[in-house]
Amino acid sequence: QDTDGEVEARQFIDFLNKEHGRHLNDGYHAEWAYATNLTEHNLNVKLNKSLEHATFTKEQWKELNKYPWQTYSDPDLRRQFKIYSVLGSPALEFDKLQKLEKLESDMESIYSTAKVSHHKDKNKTNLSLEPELTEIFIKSRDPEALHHYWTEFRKQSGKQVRNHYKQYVDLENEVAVKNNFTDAAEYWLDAYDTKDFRDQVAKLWEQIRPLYLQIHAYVRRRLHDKYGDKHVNRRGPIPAHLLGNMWAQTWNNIYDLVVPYPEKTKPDVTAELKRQGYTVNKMFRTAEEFFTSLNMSAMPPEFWERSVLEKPKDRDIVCHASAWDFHDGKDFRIKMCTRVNEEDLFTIHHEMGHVQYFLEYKNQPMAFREGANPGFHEAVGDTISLSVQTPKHLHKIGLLSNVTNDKESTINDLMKTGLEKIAFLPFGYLMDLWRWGVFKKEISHEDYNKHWWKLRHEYQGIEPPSHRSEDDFDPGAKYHIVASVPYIRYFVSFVIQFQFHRALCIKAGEFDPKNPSKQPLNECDIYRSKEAGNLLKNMLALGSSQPWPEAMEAITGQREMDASALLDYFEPLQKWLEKENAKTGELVGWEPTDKRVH
Ligand SMILES: C=C(C[SeH])C(=O)N1CCC[C@H]1C(=O)O
Ligand SMILES: [Zn+2]
Repeated sequence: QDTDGEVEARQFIDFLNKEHGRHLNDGYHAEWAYATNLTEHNLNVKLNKSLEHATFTKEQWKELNKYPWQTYSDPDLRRQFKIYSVLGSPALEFDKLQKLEKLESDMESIYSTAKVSHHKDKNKTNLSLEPELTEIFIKSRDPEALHHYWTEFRKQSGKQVRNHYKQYVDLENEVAVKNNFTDAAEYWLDAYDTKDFRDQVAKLWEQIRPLYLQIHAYVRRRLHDKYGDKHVNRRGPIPAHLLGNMWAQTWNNIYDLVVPYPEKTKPDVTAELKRQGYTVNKMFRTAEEFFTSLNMSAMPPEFWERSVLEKPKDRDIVCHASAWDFHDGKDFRIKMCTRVNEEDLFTIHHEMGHVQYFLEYKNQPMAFREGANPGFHEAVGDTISLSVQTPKHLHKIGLLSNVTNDKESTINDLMKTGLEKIAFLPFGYLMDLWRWGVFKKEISHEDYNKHWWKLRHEYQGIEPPSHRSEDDFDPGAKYHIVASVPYIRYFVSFVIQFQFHRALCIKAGEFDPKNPSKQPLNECDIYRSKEAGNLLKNMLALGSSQPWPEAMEAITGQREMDASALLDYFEPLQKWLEKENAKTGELVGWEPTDKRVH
């Protein structure tokens, strides 16, 4: 029963939700215009628009503070007030706010437009990260070429933004302090609303680390087989440029070098996509059809009319893939420089997973149109991809001619998935370990790069291909650092997506926890299961209206993050790796690097 004043408070929140939605829609149009056409004009429009909205937000925030909302009896109303009570960056004086947003836009633009020279043909100087360098890291097995592109990209990206970043850190911390947080690390972590969140994450990593050490030791040995002592020290860290990815964050692209049973290798999905003449549109339609098979939503007409799904030839854009909610209940888009390859097929599912979340919570009040926590938002599409990537499913959709279900094939399949999911976890963790340290002034700007490589060595067991210096700024060669996108959300996602997958597989009748060997979890495909789809939809529809343990319970029956789903999934691979590494006498772990960061 309402306390007095609660009725007007509800009217105020309704007004705020409507106005906030209008401003967000307006602001996202300006952001989209800039992200899809990086001109000075579009940047200025975006910055001015954001200043206009900051003015409105600040006025309404002052109004909001007049309401004794902590005393209200309606939990929904209290929760909406709580969310709006954090003013965010408009708490800065507006000249500083403009400076912060200009720094972020400039860093993102420098990253997105970085170009490097060809490693042989010095006349070719216009290779971009996407698609050229990304495809080189997928395909090239030439250490010299990879070293060139690894170093040149960092010279044209990270190195260029080292001073921007120092200023950004101070301003981001000022935003935090003006919002009554001790520093930007605490401000960013507020999104999880969990007091011992960092301890929980540290514990998850400790549980998973033994498995990581095993796959690291095995991959290092196979890279040593391929590249020899000249490039790989079998007891040392793995050189970062040899792992199939510009940031060594996922290793699935070197599967062909490390496949446990080559005689059982399956045909490459990329080759099959190309052989069948898949277009980018057909890749998106394939992903959409998986979701509709679950009784989830098709993409609305605006999605197909307004998304940018391929890199334009006539202008610079931010190629890093992203999904956009224009907060009007109708306009949802993806921006992606898609190529026809296996990796992009899964990224498409990842991005479409974001849009599914947008669609499911579009009738929530504006305050609740977020994920239960940011990790949930990143986990939706990946959870679906765990079904899509199974040989059983790829066969169903005609991307794999035949399926062999024997022990060797299972190990091969688990290795392929492990090269993405297990390899990623230390990177997903250290990205914000570094930033939390920087925001907390535990890492001074004189040590930015030294500390980055200390964490890369300690958690990932990798090293740069050659010496680095403090003139370099290698964290700035990663999108999320220059675009100020928090990253622990991906670590959370890579753990909870296995909890979601297990729950949906049980619901779909594809996995029985009481008899796990009857239907191995890594063969589960929830395709066409409306029961699984409804279970997922009901969780997504909550948006951020409940604390995330409620959403976790709604889908899995548990209330906490739990690494056991991931560890159970990879258990056969872990056993195989332990035996294999013992057989070849691998050092599990790594010795110090001989590469200096001075
Ligand atoms: C695909 C996206 C857009 Se939300 C992304 O940034 N991801 C997805 C996996 C990790 C992270 C990355 O690329 O670093
Ligand atoms: Zn994402």
